[in-house]
Amino acid sequence: MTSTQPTGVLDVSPVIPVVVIEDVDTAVPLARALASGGVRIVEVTLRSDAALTAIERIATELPDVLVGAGTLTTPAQVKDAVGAGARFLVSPGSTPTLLDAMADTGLPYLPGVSTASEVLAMLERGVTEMKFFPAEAAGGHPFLKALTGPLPRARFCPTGGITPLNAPNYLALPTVGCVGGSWLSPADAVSTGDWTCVTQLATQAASLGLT
Ligand SMILES: O=C(O)C(=O)C[C@H](O)[C@H](O)COP(=O)(O)O
Repeated sequence: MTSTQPTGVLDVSPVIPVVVIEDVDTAVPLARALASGGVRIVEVTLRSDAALTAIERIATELPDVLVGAGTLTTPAQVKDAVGAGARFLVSPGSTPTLLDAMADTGLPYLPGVSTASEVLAMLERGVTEMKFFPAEAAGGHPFLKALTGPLPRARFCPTGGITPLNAPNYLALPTVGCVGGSWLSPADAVSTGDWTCVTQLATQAASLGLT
């Protein structure tokens, strides 16, 4: 089946912060701190009980921040994420069932891929923007670079093992729109409410890829 994927999520910021929210009261201050540093996008992983409420609060209180849901592995989670107000969807891998569920929402979505055949399967469906996961473990930027020649139409958000040090290698590739990573929201800073630290990390991230 062929689907048309709403695109553009890769072009909001050089980095999509991937966050795990344990305490729902940290969600809005965290997203606000990221935005203060120039990063107006955040992927809240559905790995905690607080995730859906966190998405709901960010969507309601910070309309200028593009809030998405990550770690989606089932159609039921896709439905819950949309109900909470997620504006984009991210999955670590891609199955036909999950892809259909994400496509049916009409929202932008980034399905996870880590092989040439998975990228081809996405392109066959009309999906051109994907998450390359787990980026470092699956071959890193040399792997993505090797795909550029045969598969130039696919665009990626590499995620998994990305740091401020290796991010520029990915961002230099023509097929990489942005990278994803958890380093902008250190657990210590979030639990102690050190939003200055988060804003500093976001400011640094927002300038990645600029030359
Ligand atoms: O849960 C998901 O769907 C994920 O996206 C897993 C991510 O790769 C990490 O949450 C971010 O990876 P690190 O930046 O290496 O911490």
